Amino acid sequence: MAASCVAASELLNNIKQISALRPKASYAVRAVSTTSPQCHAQLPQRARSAPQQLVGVVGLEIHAQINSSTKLFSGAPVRFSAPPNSLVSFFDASLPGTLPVLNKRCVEAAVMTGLALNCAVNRKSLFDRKHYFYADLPAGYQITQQRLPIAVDGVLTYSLLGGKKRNQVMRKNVTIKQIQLEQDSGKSLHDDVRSQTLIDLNRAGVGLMELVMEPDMSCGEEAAAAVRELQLILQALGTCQGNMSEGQLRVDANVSVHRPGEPLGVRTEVKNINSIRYLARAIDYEIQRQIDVLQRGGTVQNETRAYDSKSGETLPMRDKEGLQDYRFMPEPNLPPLILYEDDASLPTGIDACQVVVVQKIKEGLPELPSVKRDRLVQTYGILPEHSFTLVNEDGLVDYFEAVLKATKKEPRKVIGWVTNELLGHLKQQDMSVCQSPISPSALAELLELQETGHISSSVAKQVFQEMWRSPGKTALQITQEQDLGLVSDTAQLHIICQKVVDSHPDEVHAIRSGNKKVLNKLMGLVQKETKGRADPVLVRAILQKKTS
Ligand SMILES: Nc1ncnc2c1ncn2[C@@H]1O[C@H](COP(=O)(O)OP(=O)(O)OP(=O)(O)O)[C@@H](O)[C@H]1O
Ligand SMILES: [Mg+2]
Ligand SMILES: [Mg+2]
Repeated sequence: MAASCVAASELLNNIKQISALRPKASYAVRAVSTTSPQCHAQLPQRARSAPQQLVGVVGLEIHAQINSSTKLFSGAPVRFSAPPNSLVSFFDASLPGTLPVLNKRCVEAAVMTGLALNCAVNRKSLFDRKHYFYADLPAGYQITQQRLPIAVDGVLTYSLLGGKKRNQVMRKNVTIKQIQLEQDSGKSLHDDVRSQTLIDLNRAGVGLMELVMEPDMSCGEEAAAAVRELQLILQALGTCQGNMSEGQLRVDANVSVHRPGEPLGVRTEVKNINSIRYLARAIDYEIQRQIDVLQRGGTVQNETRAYDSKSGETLPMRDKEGLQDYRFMPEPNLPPLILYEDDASLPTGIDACQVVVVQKIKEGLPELPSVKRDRLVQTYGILPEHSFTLVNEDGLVDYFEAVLKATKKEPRKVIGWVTNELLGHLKQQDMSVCQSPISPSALAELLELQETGHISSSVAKQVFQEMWRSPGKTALQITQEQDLGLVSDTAQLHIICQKVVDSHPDEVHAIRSGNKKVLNKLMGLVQKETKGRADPVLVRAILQKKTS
């Protein structure tokens, strides 16, 4: 391998101090609200065809850092948050005489991703140099695939929850124009106090897959759902860890507005988006901003804008490439990248370990999120929207299946506890599933108490709240300490039911005149008296007798 690692101290001594060249990213996190233009796809048919309505058009460019132990063209390690300039080979620092050596793992990851996104994987692709001058790109060019990328013409199918109650799963497609392999740049670190910029080359040369999507989306919500699906696919494949806040997945949103049926409008490109929530907000803000500009009689400029998560606005960064000439040219130090269909198509004398065979990668593709959702629906009889929630929330499928293993309760009865009770509590406190104070086995114990008739369903919810507040206490302990067990003493229930019947003559009259639903109100009153502990089957039977 042509490139080797330079000692960290050596490079640290040589860190260039330069004046700030790039605008700084603003990563402060604060909830902001933005105007939220309606999704074109969700507009009623009449509004959609109304000629005067301006609608948003969104196309994403996504840079996914390839999950590989070494860089794309050098043997330097890839690691997040290592000391600055400790993971830099001579090649990454562009020392004269160094040559790129293509990392097979990165090629395999791009092929795998292309196959999972239904792309045509090119048996031959080419590398090119794209020139631009930034301090964090020491060669003065990036090696990318401009003329012939590794994969083209794919499709990403994603789903949105729509309808009045947001419980209808709506499937949508976005076309993947291409996936290209390219190098990441280094990082400029801005030191405000000393008013200088330092360069960290640890990221320089890390393998990226740039996924370019066609402008098939129309609002922030659609883009957010598509990126979430892509993130789940990449994580299932293991080709990218997909953490947006750590920059492993970086999304640039191209946004324009137009009237349906007319040519697309001028686009702006929004950068600095480091979470899916901010992506949706940035896009909706930008669509609304462009609509306002046009409605005031102005024109939209073709420019790059940065999203400021503090204010929830997009702000101009610099003019777009109209002014920039990348001077693309073929990379002379890398031959065409050739892939082989299967072992039979390997030319004689070629070692199968040295090349990438597409068929082998196809055979090794893991279960993708959409297949997982279908499997969950079929195996457990749950609704599609529930499978959607389970798969989209990190760790929730495992949690759900762990609860099922420890209880005899039917999956269809467990699912509500997991997607409403548990997830509701987690969301309220901005916690992830792995941070839940209630473990799957603790929840299973609670559900068993309910299933075996020891506690009523309303008491089970009270116990759940108490378990959330006092981690470590079991459902049984709480039930015993607070005397929440089911009251099945018929004599005692008779007395309570009689009291309720005597004090509600109008309701009793209504039931006797045929309005049987009113019985539920009386049942509710009995439960109120017993703090939800009365055995509902017994109470119903007693009340029916008393009101017949
Ligand atoms: N009118 C438009 N409105 C919204 N998005 C658009 C529009 N036209 C093109 N796009 C999107 O812009 C992106 C163009 O990406 P591409 O990589 O081809 O070019 P680029 O942005 O000029 O290059 P660079 O990689 O240097 O940013 C695509 O995601 C495409 O879907
Ligand atoms: Mg691009
Ligand atoms: Mg772009």
